[in-house]
Amino acid sequence: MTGQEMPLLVGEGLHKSFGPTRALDGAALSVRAGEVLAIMGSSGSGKSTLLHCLAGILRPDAGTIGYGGADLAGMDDKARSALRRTEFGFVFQFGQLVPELSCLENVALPLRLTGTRRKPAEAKATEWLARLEVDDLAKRRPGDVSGGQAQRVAVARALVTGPKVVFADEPTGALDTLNGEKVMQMLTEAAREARAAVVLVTHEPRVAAYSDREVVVVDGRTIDRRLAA
Ligand SMILES: Nc1ncnc2c1ncn2[C@@H]1O[C@H](COP(=O)(O)OP(=O)(O)OP(=O)(O)O)[C@@H](O)[C@H]1O
Repeated sequence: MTGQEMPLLVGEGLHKSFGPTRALDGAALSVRAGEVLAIMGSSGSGKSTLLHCLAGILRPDAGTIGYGGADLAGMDDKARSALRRTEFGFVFQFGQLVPELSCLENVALPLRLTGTRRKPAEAKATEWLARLEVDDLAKRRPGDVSGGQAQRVAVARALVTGPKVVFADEPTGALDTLNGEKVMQMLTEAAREARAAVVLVTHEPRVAAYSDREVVVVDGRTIDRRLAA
């Protein structure tokens, strides 16, 4: 098996309820190293809950999440958050940049949180801002840039630590079509170059078209796109 084919993250038998609402009901999903995987499905089907479980943000009620020989589902909060900082990157729909920090400081932040000193962290952040073609925004605050520019800064921030997996939940949900396409193009290109896998939640086929593979979530269960068609 090549690195591209090997499963990197494997969720099996995932269940998660919020009170009486069954959000996940036996979902299973595997992500291979370097692949771009789209999670699709209608509103309320359980897509975000699945992404949050796989990323170690939420703990499933039952099931396993294998990553690097460990079970994320069995780890305590501290261990899961350490893993998130070092191995994963995140892009959400909006609001994830720290408003008080400049765009450069925002991108440098994940490195600072893992102990990198300010100068090298900011040098690396500058490289990533340039890679996403937003280096001219380095000194501006997130509130002073457009939605599309802010998402490119967010993509730079997600990739700056060299994560193995980038989790993106509706990353273009707040953007117009043109800006959405640009962000998707840049996210998938940069992730492929960095050999990071991308787990992307979207309900838009146009966005899912950037993926290598699609799975559909229906009532908390996952169905391979080819079988759902
Ligand atoms: N924190 C929560 N508290 C209570 N119910 C929740 C919570 N998070 C999700 N749910 C419920 O779980 C179900 C699945 O939600 P989830 O957000 O995973 O769906 P989704 O497919 O991502 O939806 P959308 O496309 O609308 O974002 C929904 O019925 C939702 O209302």
